[in-house]
Amino acid sequence: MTTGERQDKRWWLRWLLVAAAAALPLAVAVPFVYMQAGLLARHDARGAAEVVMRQADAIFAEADRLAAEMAPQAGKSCAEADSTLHDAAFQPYFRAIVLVRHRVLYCSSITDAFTLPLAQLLPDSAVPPGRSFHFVPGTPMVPDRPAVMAVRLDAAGDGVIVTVDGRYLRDLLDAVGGSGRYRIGIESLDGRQGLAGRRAGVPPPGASSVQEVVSTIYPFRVRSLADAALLAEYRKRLAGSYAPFVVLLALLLGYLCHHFLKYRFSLVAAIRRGMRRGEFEVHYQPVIDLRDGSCAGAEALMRWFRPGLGAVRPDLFFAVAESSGLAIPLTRHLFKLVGRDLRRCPMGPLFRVGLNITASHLVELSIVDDVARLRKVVGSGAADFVLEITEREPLPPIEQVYRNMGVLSASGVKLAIDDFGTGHSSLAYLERFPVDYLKIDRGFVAAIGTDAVNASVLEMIIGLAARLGVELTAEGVETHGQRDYLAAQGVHYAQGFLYARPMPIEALRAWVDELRGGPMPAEP
Ligand SMILES: Nc1nc2c(ncn2[C@@H]2O[C@H](COP(=O)(O)O[C@H]3[C@@H](O)[C@H](n4cnc5c(=O)[nH]c(N)nc54)O[C@@H]3COP(=O)(O)O)[C@@H](O)[C@H]2O)c(=O)[nH]1
Repeated sequence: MTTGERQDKRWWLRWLLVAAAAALPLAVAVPFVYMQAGLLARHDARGAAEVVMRQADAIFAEADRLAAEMAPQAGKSCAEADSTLHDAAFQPYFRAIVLVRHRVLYCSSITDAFTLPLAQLLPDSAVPPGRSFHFVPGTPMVPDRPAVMAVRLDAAGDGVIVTVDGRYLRDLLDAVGGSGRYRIGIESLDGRQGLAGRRAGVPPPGASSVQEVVSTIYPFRVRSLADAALLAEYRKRLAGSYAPFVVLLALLLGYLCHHFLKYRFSLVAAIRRGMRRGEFEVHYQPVIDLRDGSCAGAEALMRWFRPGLGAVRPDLFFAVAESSGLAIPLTRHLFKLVGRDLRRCPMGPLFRVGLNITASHLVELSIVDDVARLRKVVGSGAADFVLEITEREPLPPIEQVYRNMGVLSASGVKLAIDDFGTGHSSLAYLERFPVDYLKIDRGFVAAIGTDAVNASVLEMIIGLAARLGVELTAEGVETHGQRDYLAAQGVHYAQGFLYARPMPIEALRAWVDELRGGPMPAEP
């Protein structure tokens, strides 16, 4: 860590930002892993439900087929139907085939003749004439083993019941449920009867993670729910496969952030050092009175020459200064340098020197003292001052700002809005704050002679200033055509490369003297 950085009280902020950047991939990865694990688990649970449904459909179809095949036996005596029933029941899945007469069970492939009202097995209301399918917890012969029944009854209550052993389905549910990976079950469409694996019941409906598959042929549905253990397994697996990328990304982001901040923080430290070591200078760009071609003043523009690195662009170092709380110290440094320049090279009491200040400075009571100190340093006859407020930062309409503006105006300092028209609050500024000048941004000046929208905005700004009685300075005037247009429109002042580039104070002094004694420079 350099001395400058150590001096920077906000080093902890830098490390906090580095940590935040490094933590970012983790912050994104964790919810992503959770989401993806949920999706995979749901997808698997649905797949499991579909497998069960296909198998159940096949068993139901087989039972239905057998019931249709045995239906002609209904009404026959048990002795007559006995051998057919026995033969038919010797097929996979089936437990028994029972004949029904007038809604009474009277002959079974297992027990031969017996009597049991159908209502004792299934409620009457659940067994309409025609085909129906039922899940039962047990049958009279095997009361503790669930079964599925395919029933065929005619209107008189004669028919056949084919009983499928519930174990097949239960085994299937257990096998697909994969040692507790899913809670899976099958139930009738009315939800009254159902069959689940041995470990848990049919998952309840409603929850978004519960997958439901409805048979398109038979009146049942399968519901499945991925177990928490399966979710945890997926999370672990995904986390394991993403971990190397997340760690790499975290390192990369942390490194990049560290580098960027190091550059920024070292730039902040370098600005401070530069002020101490006298690396800053001020150059002045003349402002011309378009009415008579005289030099009405100049804009003071900071220049930073870093030893070994050369000139640093002011928009770059001012952006860093503004975002790191250095704008006011840097502006004070500007005032100091301008004071020193004007003491060395007084420009005259009517010569207006424009000083760029930030909104954050105008909010501070100290601006009044800072300007007063500058004026005291240069003395009354060296120059006059215009404070140029940019729209880069919003200027809050608070009491302190009005008070500062009032005190500064009363002391003879002029106020200008810089780069007028580029911010989003230009008109609001005009309404709220008493200013003497508007500086038209060079983007609008460049549009002169074109049919770009900016050309119309320029006309509007000129009209507005005329109505409000505010003087205008056009920035970035580069051609005679722009100058002539602006002069014809009644714009009062202009600055730009047409007249001169920013220059040191001695060069300005010489430039002004030459202008006063001779003609305007020709177009470059
Ligand atoms: N708060 C402060 N801001 C400052 C200070 N010094 C400079 N700045 C801001 O930095 C930005 C870039 O400034 P700079 O590189 O100095 O450029 C100025 C002129 O050189 C340039 N200019 C002038 N005439 C022309 C022209 O005809 N064509 C053209 N392409 N460029 C021209 O414009 C810049 C002046 O702009 P403005 O301030 O809007 O009048 C700039 O935003 C400065 O404000 C400082 O001390 N304090």
